[in-house]
Amino acid sequence: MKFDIVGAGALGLLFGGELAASGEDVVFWTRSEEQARILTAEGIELGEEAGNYRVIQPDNFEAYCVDSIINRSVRQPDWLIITTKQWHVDDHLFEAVQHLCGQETRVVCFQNGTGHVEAFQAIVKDIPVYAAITTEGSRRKDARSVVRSKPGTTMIGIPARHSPHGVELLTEGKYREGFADQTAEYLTKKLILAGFPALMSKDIDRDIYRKLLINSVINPLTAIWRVPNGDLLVVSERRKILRQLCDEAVEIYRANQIACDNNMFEQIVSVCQSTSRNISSMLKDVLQGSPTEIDSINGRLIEMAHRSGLTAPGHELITSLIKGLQPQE
Ligand SMILES: NC(=O)C1=CN([C@@H]2O[C@H](COP(=O)(O)OP(=O)(O)OC[C@H]3O[C@@H](n4cnc5c(N)ncnc54)[C@H](OP(=O)(O)O)[C@@H]3O)[C@@H](O)[C@H]2O)C=CC1
Ligand SMILES: CC(C)(CO)C(=O)C(=O)O
Repeated sequence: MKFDIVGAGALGLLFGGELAASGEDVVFWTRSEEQARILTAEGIELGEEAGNYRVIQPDNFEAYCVDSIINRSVRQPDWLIITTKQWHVDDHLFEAVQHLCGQETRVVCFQNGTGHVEAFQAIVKDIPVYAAITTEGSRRKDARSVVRSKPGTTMIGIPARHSPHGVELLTEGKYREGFADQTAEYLTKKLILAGFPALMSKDIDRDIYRKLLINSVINPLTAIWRVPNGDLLVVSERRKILRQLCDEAVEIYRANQIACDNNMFEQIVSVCQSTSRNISSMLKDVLQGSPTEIDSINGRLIEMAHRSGLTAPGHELITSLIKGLQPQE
């Protein structure tokens, strides 16, 4: 199966590298010429926290800079996997995605947060855009090396909200019952063969919004206090704020008729425990002086609050605190 990976960062190199190692036909599209050159010359180094690593040799995949797309005849992959950050989702990326997609291509977005799937769907029109929600944890060490810090599960599905394909599948009554989409089932099989526990979600919207709520509480607080996820639980004042932000988010979901489990606080605590040594993606971004995904995470909650006539004072405050840490506009 042909996989094109746009964004050879922590997740892109991990998924693309393992897919290539399992024999799939993988092309990486990098932001810089330099990274494409390094990958092509030296291959991908896939490591574990324990220090073991292996190299996926360059004859197992191809890598090109995304800017060279217009000068190439592209092959129209079966799957176009987008593993950029949220703040990379812009016209430049849309142009590349449009160029790479053929009639039979399916797009999969791995981003945290919300809003991007709809944006890609509007660009590729009739091509289905899937969301992947993963609890994998990976970090990139350099242009070609990535560490899989926490193996996790990857859920795949087409969001029903705002997606013509999702709505169609739901109306046919097939999607929630199981695996409407055979092609997507192939994807989960390929991911499993490549070493990623993966399944078709029966309700990807629920998974997306569950992850959004968890990220909206853990990510900014770890970035503000500069602590690993588990340390959010070790001080009672931190737990109190965790609880307040969680309750505020649950109220916003209820006001917007978004399905939400009754035990979201317990789920947040459990994620903090199971990823206790993780540096959250937002803390990583802040430490690197990069933009963060705050607008696509907490920003979405604030929009939802306003849409339903609520305010979100806790989420508004932490959003401003995070924005104050970001590089100047
Ligand atoms: N890492 C993780 O464990 C997890 C990440 N996620 C989500 O997945 C998404 C990706 O995260 P992550 O892999 O950590 O991010 P990274 O920052 O490691 O990777 C993003 C990559 O996208 C590249 N890029 C940016 N713009 C373009 C473009 N126009 N064309 C091609 N490539 C481009 C960047 O290139 P360059 O480096 O050259 O700027 C970078 O290599 C995020 O939304 C994150 O929230 C979700 C779950 C777990
Ligand atoms: C679940 C969590 C908080 C794990 O670190 C994450 O998704 C992130 O860091 O973005």
